[in-house]
Amino acid sequence: MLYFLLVRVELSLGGSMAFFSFLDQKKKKDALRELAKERKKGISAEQLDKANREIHLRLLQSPFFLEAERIFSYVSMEGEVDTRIILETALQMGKRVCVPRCIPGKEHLMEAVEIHSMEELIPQTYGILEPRKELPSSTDWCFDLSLIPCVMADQRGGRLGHGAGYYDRFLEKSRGKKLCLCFSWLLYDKIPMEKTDIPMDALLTEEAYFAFH
Ligand SMILES: Nc1nc2c(c(=O)[nH]1)N(C=O)[C@@H](CNc1ccc(C(=O)N[C@@H](CCC(=O)O)C(=O)O)cc1)CN2
Ligand SMILES: Nc1ncnc2c1ncn2[C@@H]1O[C@H](COP(=O)(O)OP(=O)(O)OP(=O)(O)O)[C@@H](O)[C@H]1O
Repeated sequence: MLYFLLVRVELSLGGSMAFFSFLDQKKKKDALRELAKERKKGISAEQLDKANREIHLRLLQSPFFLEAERIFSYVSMEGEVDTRIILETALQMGKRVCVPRCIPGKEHLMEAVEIHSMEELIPQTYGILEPRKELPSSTDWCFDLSLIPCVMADQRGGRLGHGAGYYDRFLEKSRGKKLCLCFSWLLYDKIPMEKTDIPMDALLTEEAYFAFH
């Protein structure tokens, strides 16, 4: 309840981090996840659809997508930038495409699995599509382009996920350009970053592209 109230005050202050300075990192992150939920409530299906289409257009025309031979991408769940068309286009273009598969257990680890068709994906935890168990995991974790989901992101490479650390652990070992896909209404001034948080190389929204390195 307290954090819900803080989020409301934070909203009315226009997203500055100053109000949160006395809270510890985890609580700040949890409050931002609540803020993201609040912001999503104000978005219509039409706005979501339009923003998704604009992000797809920007990404699919970009040199870093066109030139990438090996792509890693999340398979989107509700509320995230939709990656289905991106994955289908990459497969049609003959690119090598890997998507994540969670390894069962408390370690919160993911592996990259190469797919050749969307039919190779089946719903797993939270309804997220993942490669079937029979498909081998990739031994090569070097990607020309990795598309990373977020709950919120900032314009300095900061990224907030669901708090399980799956992506931070994965990105510690993978290589290549890390591009976060984010709707502009989920941007925040400064996401609190911990030692284990891996910064993004670039950010794409329906309004702009930001490169950080
Ligand atoms: N598309 C996608 N795949 C992904 C992730 C992701 O963020 N996006 N993950 C990145 O970690 C991992 C899955 N982990 C997840 C952890 C929590 C929630 C989630 O929606 N949590 C809800 C609470 C759900 C509940 O209580 O039932 C929430 O945060 O509101 C989703 C994915 C691996 N695959
Ligand atoms: N490489 C790592 N090794 C050990 N612990 C880690 C690592 N990365 C993250 N963690 C831990 O995992 C927990 C969740 O981290 P955090 O809140 O930053 O996740 P997130 O970035 O929101 O989620 P995700 O990475 O799944 O999108 C934290 O307790 C963090 O310390």
